[in-house]
Amino acid sequence: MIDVSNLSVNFGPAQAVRDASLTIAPGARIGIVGESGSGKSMLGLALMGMSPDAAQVTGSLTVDGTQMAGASERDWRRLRARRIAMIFQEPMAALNPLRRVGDTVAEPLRVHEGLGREAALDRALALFKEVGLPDPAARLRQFPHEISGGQRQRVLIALALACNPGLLIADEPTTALDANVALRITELLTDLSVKRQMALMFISHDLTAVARATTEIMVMYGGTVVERGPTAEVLNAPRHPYTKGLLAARPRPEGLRQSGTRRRLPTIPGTVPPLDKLPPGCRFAGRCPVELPQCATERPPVVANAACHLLAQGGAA
Ligand SMILES: Nc1ncnc2c1ncn2[C@@H]1O[C@H](COP(=O)(O)OP(=O)(O)OP(=O)(O)O)[C@@H](O)[C@H]1O
Repeated sequence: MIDVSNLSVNFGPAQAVRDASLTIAPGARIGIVGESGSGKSMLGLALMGMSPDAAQVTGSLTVDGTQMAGASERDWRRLRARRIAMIFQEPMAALNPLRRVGDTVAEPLRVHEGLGREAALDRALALFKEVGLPDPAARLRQFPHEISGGQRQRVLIALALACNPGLLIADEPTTALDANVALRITELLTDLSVKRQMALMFISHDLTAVARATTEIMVMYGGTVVERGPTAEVLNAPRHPYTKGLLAARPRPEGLRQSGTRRRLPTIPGTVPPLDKLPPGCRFAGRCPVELPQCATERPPVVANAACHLLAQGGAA
C-alpha cells in the first residue's frame, strides 16, 4: 500500500529523519520504537503529508502506486480522508470540548460520504460498538469531559475508522493511559487491524505494547533506522547495540529484585545529542559501548537488517 524510499525530514541542517525506507503491505502491523526525539513522529507525520511547515521533506513516497512527494495539500486531504488516519497520545487535546462525541465522529461521514445527520449518527453508533464503547447510544450524546481517557481514545479510534482507512498510524496511543486501559487499547488496535485487514503503524516507546501489537518492528535512533525485522526476532535476539541497550533498559518486574536486593535498572549512558550535533557516521557513536575508528565518520552499512560497522565486519555487538 505504501512504499517509502530514502525519506528525509530536515529542519535546515538538522535531520530529524535520514533516509528512511519501508514498505507497508495491506494489513501489516509495524512498530516504530526508539527514544524520545528519534524521529518516530516525524516519520509518521510525513506519511500523512502533515510534516511541520518548517520541515523540508525529500525522498519518494507512494501510496497505492501514486507518488505523493510534492503533492498538493488538496491531494493529501483527499488521501487522508479515505486511506490514512492517525491517532495521537493525548485524546482530550484531539477532541473539540464543545461538541458531543457522536457529532464529532459523524462529521467526516457527512462531509466525505455525503450522509445525512441521522444516517451519519447511525454509522457513528456502529463504530462506537466496534471500538467497544460501553452503552454506545448514550455515549453519542456526551461531551469529551464526561467520559474517561480510555473512552476518549476509543472515540478517536472510531473517528479514525470512519472512512475505512487502509492504514492507521497510532502515535503513542497508550502513553497517557494507565496500564490496564493501555493494554486494552493495544488489544483493540490489534483486533481492528486483523478484522479489517487495515495496516497499523504503532509508534511507541513501550516495547511491551509494541511486542503485543505488531509483527514487524523498526528501531530508530537519531532519525535513522538502526535495526528492523520480525518483532519477535528483534526483541528476543536484538543485534544492534542500540536495540540491545533499549531492551536492557526496559523495566521488568522480575528484573527489579535479585537475591532480595533491588537491582539498578541498566540505562544507555549519555543522552541523545541535539540533531545538529549528531555524528555524521553512525548516529549512535559516542554512546555505543563498542566503537570502531570509522563509527563516528562513516555511515554504517546495513547488513542483515541492522546498520552497524561491527556487525558488518562479522562481529557480535
Ligand atoms: N518544528 C520543528 N522544528 C525543528 N525541529 C523539530 C520540529 N519538530 C520536531 N523537531 C525535531 O525533530 C526530532 C524528531 O522529533 P520526533 O517528534 O519525530 O521524535 P519522536 O521520536 O517522535 O519523539 P517523542 O517520543 O518524544 O515523540 C526532534 O529532535 C525534534 O526536536
